[in-house]
Amino acid sequence: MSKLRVAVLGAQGRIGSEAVRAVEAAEDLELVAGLGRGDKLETLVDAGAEVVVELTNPGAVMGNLDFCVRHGIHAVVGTTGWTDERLAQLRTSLAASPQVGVLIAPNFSIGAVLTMHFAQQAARFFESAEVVELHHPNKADAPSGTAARTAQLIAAARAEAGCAPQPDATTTALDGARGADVDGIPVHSVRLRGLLAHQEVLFGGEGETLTIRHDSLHHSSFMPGILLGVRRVVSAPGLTMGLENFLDLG
Ligand SMILES: NC(=O)c1ccc[n+]([C@@H]2O[C@H](COP(=O)([O-])OP(=O)(O)OC[C@H]3O[C@@H](n4cnc5c(N)ncnc54)[C@H](O)[C@@H]3O)[C@@H](O)[C@H]2O)c1
Ligand SMILES: O=C(O)C1=N[C@H](C(=O)O)CCC1
Repeated sequence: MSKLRVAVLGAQGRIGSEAVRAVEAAEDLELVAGLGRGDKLETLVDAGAEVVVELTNPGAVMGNLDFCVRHGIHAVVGTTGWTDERLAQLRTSLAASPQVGVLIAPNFSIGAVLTMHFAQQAARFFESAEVVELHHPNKADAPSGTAARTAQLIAAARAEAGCAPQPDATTTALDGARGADVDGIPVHSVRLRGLLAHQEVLFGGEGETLTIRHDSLHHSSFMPGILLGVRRVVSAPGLTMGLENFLDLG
């Protein structure tokens, strides 16, 4: 059986370099290119890449994806910083190349995907919900893509269940003291040396709290999700939002 031809963008980065090793070690995949800042995207075409793993930064991802989609190359995207406008732009370019699949995964680690799933399930049972994400200080964006997605899922689950807006009697606060507001959910970002990627989802109700916590302790935690995404995206045309779509979560 022929191997799936994979390229990594951001190949010298923290997660990209780990992804290069993971693809090289997978028997059914062949690493055909590993590109960094300043490398020509045409290399992807010359190398015959079928799937690109995009792990660069929010400033580069849109141009890279536009190139991939126009050239019929599927993409697995870990880069964060997604907005509704960016998603709309990507959907437009995908509409012109309907055979291409793009997976955007705010988090590739199975534990983080489960955290989001559990948070979505818990949301309607608790009056209060807040998200605290904690990352290494080299991270470019805040809040994390995972925290933003978690808050959106909680808000959507609450809206679907007809839950009342969450209580908050704060009338005076220092800027930022109550965190960023993502769809009505406060999201707090910590940047600390020694950390990698961590998240707590805090729920509060009558006389009880529930905390769901996840810790990525090494970049290896993201690799099974990246490899799963690579293998599945080739048969999933259009935009897939979240790795959970490729997992049987019930
Ligand atoms: N989804 C996930 O599970 C997950 C996990 C970890 C990191 N991330 C995200 O992945 C991205 C990268 O994170 P990181 O910690 O590895 O950052 P990093 O800064 O270590 O690596 C990014 C790399 O991309 C390179 N780069 C920049 N522009 C480029 C371009 N146009 N083409 C090719 N390469 C380019 C940089 O030179 C750098 O080597 C961030 O957005 C981060 O939030 C996602
Ligand atoms: O290290 C990072 O940067 C990470 N980014 C993702 C996010 O923003 O959620 C996933 C976790 C690691």
